[in-house]
Amino acid sequence: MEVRLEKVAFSYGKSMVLDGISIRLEPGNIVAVCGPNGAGKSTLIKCINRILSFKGTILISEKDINTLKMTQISQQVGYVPQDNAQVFSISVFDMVMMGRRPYIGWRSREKDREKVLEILELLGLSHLGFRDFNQLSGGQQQKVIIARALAQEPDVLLLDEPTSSLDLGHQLEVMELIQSLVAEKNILVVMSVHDLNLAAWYADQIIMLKECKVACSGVPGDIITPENILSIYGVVAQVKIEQEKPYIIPLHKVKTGG
Ligand SMILES: Nc1ncnc2c1ncn2[C@@H]1O[C@H](COP(=O)(O)OP(=O)(O)OP(=O)(O)O)[C@@H](O)[C@H]1O
Repeated sequence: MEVRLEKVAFSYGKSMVLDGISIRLEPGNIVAVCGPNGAGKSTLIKCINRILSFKGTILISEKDINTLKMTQISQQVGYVPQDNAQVFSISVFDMVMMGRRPYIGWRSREKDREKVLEILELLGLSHLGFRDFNQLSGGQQQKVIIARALAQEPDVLLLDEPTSSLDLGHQLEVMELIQSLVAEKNILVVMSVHDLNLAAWYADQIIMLKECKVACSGVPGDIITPENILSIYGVVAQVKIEQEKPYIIPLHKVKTGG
């Protein structure tokens, strides 16, 4: 499903975070949203599934999301938040079952239970099915939340820093899983990410946010350049090409002020 943002703007009170964002995101792509701390990456992601009420228009497959019911949005858009804080006791199985909510009434069907088991297996989480979510490590919790989003069978998957609490091995495992889902099901993945090398390696499109606007957007080879890294992050970096993908070696931060 294609997602299109037209002149999207958002402010927290008087503080403008997004200003006139117009971008087109195509199905079958992994789109990385990058930019400095506070640039508005999480805010942009929260607008796409209407957690936040924005100005402007967001179209999912040509439908204005402001005209859709929340259940309709949940059947199309899965969301993995940055913070997985949980207060009540819940098993991993039930947590992933929550992803089936847009499809079920007050009780789950055999089909839903099978779907949850299939996803737990896919993410290598079956052995944790009966464990309390709150007692898992940060990385395990992150995988469970990704499993919950996949249980929604979304056409658009929004991931807010999906690999931030994962070790190197689990980062690769999750990113490869996401890559294979995109290829198999032609879904659109939009993820905010700080690691530019990870973005360059896995993303088809990188959107750089800075000062409420899209600073630049395009394929990694066009976006990950020393000039862009300097102007967006204030960092002098070398960019090398490895297996046709750019990777950056940050050298030093440019000193600001007197
Ligand atoms: N609930 C909130 N109330 C007020 N301001 C907020 C709120 N959430 C975020 N902000 C502010 O909005 C701006 C954008 O925040 P956002 O979390 O979208 O940025 P980000 O690019 O995801 O940042 P980071 O890379 O640090 O996670 C920041 O200045 C932040 O302080």
